[in-house]
Amino acid sequence: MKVDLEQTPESQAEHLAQTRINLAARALGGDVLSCSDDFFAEKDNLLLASDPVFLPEKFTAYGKWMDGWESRRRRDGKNDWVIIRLAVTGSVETIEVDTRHFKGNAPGAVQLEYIASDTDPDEKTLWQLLAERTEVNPDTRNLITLARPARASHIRLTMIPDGGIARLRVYGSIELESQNRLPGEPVDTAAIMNGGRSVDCSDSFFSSMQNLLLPGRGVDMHDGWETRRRRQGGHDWMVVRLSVLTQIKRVEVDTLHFKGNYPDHCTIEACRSADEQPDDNTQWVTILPEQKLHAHRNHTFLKELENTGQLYTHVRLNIFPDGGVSRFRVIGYEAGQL
Ligand SMILES: NC(=O)NC(NC(N)=O)C(=O)[O-]
Repeated sequence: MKVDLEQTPESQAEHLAQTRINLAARALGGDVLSCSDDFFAEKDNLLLASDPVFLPEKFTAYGKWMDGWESRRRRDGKNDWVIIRLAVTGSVETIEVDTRHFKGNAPGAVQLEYIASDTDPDEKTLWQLLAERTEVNPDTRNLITLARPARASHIRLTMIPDGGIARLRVYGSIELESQNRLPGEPVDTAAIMNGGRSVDCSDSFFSSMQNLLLPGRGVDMHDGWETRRRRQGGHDWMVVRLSVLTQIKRVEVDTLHFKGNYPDHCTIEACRSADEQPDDNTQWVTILPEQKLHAHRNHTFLKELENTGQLYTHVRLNIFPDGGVSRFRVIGYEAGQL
């Protein structure tokens, strides 16, 4: 997935959504804690995974139904705000303030603040500035890139002065927290919650490669990675950057919900690379030779693994020829932990 240098705000936002981790994602455990006012449209909509829609005919008892968070028109000179608890304390890099479909009712500007705390904020909490007053456009996926990443657990978004925002996405990175593990306990270093991240794939026509690394099992077929039907030969693949240098002991390939479209078989390779995304010169080593896959089930590969004595930074899942996989787990030991 190459970055298009002529990117529009829309394609830039889409690229972030495909390649970065949204620390506020509800699928990871992000939540909306409170807000000053959500008279027209509920605060919880801010974290919906779906793209916002506009239904011209749909009205509620309060006014126009809107797919987002929307407050009343303020007449008191104050501002509206909402507080988000991130799924995990992480390093925040870019915030997307998506005002799609809010045309005559978007805020003029927003301000963002943060804290890094194990407990939820209260009235006495001292918030720190993340991004000072920034103008936002109506009906746009506004991207606010921070000058410096900030470690945050909670975000306060202020609309100046009022209005509606469809979605909020907080892009950043997660680090593996070793203190949460017992000594000698293996860990899934591909899991998003442990700092793993999908960095590249051949195709993600139906659903995102990041879904493969989400917690728990997939809720439906969309909650996985699915490619289009291949007509020109070849095969599909995706690359995960593990959170730490890992000695791999077990891998899992879960085809849950993929019944008429699971891949016929798979192989897995691994490499060691200092780059975020390994290039064409990377030496990949096969760690799992060809294995038959089956519909709608989790496959655990333990004894079938090869070259497991080495330490790896990246893993490539090859699926033949195409299809869908719900989850992918890479369980092993962090270098120096054995
Ligand atoms: N047509 C509207 O959207 N009006 C109002 N908003 C809603 N949701 O009804 C407003 O005042 O912003």
